[in-house]
Amino acid sequence: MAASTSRPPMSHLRGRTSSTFSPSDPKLITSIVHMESRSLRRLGVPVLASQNNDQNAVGGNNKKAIELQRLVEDFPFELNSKDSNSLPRPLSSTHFSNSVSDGSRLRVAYQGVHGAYSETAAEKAYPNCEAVPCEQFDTAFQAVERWLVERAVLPIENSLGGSIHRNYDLLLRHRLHIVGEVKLAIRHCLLANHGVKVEDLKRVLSHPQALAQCENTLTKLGMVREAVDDTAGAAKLVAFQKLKDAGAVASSAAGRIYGLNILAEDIQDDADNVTRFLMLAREPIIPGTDRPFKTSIVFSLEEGPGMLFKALAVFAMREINLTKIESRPLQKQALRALDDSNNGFPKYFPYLFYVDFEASMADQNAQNALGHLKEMATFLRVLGSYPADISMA
Ligand SMILES: O=C(O)C(=O)Cc1ccccc1
Repeated sequence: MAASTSRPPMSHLRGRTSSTFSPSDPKLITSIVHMESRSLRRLGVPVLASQNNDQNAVGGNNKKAIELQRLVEDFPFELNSKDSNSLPRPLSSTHFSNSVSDGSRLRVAYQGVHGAYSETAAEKAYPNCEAVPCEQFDTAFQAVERWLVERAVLPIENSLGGSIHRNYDLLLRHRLHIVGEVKLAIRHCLLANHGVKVEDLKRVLSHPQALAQCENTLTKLGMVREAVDDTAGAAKLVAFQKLKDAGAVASSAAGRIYGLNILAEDIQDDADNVTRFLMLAREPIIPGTDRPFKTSIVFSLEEGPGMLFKALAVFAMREINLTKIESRPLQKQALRALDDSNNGFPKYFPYLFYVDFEASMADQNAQNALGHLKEMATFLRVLGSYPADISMA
């Protein structure tokens, strides 16, 4: 794993509810002032003069920092720039490059702490990136939306556990675009403090997906499962609290980072345990036809016999292969999801279907299929068209 920052995870971006940072935490306020002012300048929005002065921002000028935050909140980046040169441009075919245009390392937000699988996925997609830990997925999404980072990485499905439903819902609730995917082989270890034996363990901590992927092993060992936010966070907790009765399910890298002993390796129920992660950005990439592309969409349909059958037929009749279909019930937050064409009014729909298919939006065949689907869909959004990860994970 590439060297990573040891900064604490980004917490709630507005600093209101964080256990890691509080509103009076100078580090958080300074970093938001600096990064967001850069974003504001790019957009031609005037920024407060004092923000270039660390001491001012940190010492006596929290008020100004907060004012600037309000300014950012009042100026959503999509809506406020009239100058076309300062508008964000679609990412080009260099979207998988590891640096931003000013030469600095690409910042990629992930949920978890140093050593999480999502961090490894970020580094696989963007070698030499600066992986930025976040406490929650929502924070990672917001970090992209507020120009603090360029990408977010999101685990979306696993070969053993299936879809990560909450993350499908997040895709809809936010307006980010899928610009890439990465498949990662997941090999879980049972970790514990030095001197602790398997027989000493009464409980095991990990991310719920990891616990589910090791169901058989953990049942055989008779351990109580305790869910935490991420696998590496579990390892960190076991190590920092010097727990003797609890182990963690996490990667061997997390074991190394937090100085834990590996009691058992490859404890997942199936050797072929692969997680698919999505890379998200503020703007879509320009789809190509030079390599295999995938497109992800979400849509809803009127109720009626055979509606889903008819919807999926638009792909079958054009020989377009589907790689994934997921249905999600309507949630209250989803009521807020906006159709691209409805001028900002909420649209109501009962069920959502998420479909991935093997084609690029640059492909006329795919455009025809979506044109056809639109005729029968009550809502349709393209989440992204991006190069397929055809590596062996
Ligand atoms: O907790 C982590 O390390 C994650 O990145 C989420 C996760 C958990 C289990 C398998 C793959 C990803």
